[in-house]
Amino acid sequence: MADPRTREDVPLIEARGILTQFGPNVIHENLDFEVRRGEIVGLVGGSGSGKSVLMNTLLGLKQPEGGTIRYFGKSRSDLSADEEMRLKNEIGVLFQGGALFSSLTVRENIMVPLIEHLDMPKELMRELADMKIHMVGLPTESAVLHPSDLSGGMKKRAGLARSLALDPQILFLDEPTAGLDPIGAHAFDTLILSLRDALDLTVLMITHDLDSLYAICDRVAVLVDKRIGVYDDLGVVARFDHPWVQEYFSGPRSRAAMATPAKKKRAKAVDALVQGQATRR
Ligand SMILES: Nc1ncnc2c1ncn2[C@@H]1O[C@H](COP(=O)(O)OP(=O)(O)OP(=O)(O)O)[C@@H](O)[C@H]1O
Repeated sequence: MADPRTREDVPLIEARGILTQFGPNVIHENLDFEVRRGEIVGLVGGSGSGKSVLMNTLLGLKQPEGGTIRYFGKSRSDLSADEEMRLKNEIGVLFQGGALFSSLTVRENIMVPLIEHLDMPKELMRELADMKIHMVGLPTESAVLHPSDLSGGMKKRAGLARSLALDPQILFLDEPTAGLDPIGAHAFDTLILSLRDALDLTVLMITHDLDSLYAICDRVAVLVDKRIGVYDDLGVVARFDHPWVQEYFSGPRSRAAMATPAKKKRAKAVDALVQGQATRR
């Protein structure tokens, strides 16, 4: 039967009743999850809760033992080989550490997916790669550098540039700010936000970084007890009655993350308003 939902109603990624396991070790059971077009979703959960396995399952790198995964409203298992290939090109992935080839320059790294999937002159590929380098805020000169010549933040940006090489609609990020200092992490968050807006991306991000959750995520999904326990905006998620959620969102690091510059600015504006009213009285 045809799906009666409109294009806007259909989640871009939709997983229903997912079961994954390694031998007798069940990782996800009856897990439902979806990501809507254009949103930035943060996926959090304790260590070993199954975030990476879920991402790999959505990516098709691990076959689930049960359930269905739909992209753009169509079940992945119904895709033809051509459609599967086109879908793969619509998904960019930034793995932890960037996963760059150490023997290639930044430009050559970005050209790898272009060479693999597109039939076009090398010169044009070089130009496309350089455009991506510019897009992620790397200096032009970094095109000819090797990963070992880059700082941690630059490596992440180079990895991001490569994941965007084929102009995907969906971006998967695995702990993108891990290992960056707070300034570098904030700059990377800002970059993700502006790329989402400029390129109309849909982003799923595994993260432990509370600052990222507060700064850029539209919704946050929490993986607990083998499924998505709560999935909503942060205000709702942080109040969810589960021991892991409470520990995660009520600790000192969470309180610090909540005191974002935007919130501090708002508090200052309120202070100024109150003081202004007081002096006028
Ligand atoms: N290839 C594999 N073979 C067997 N077990 C695996 C495999 N990959 C993952 N697991 C198990 O699946 C569970 C979930 O692992 P996963 O890496 O998804 O956790 P995570 O939530 O991403 O953790 P972390 O935050 O520490 O990275 C763990 O118990 C892990 O040991």
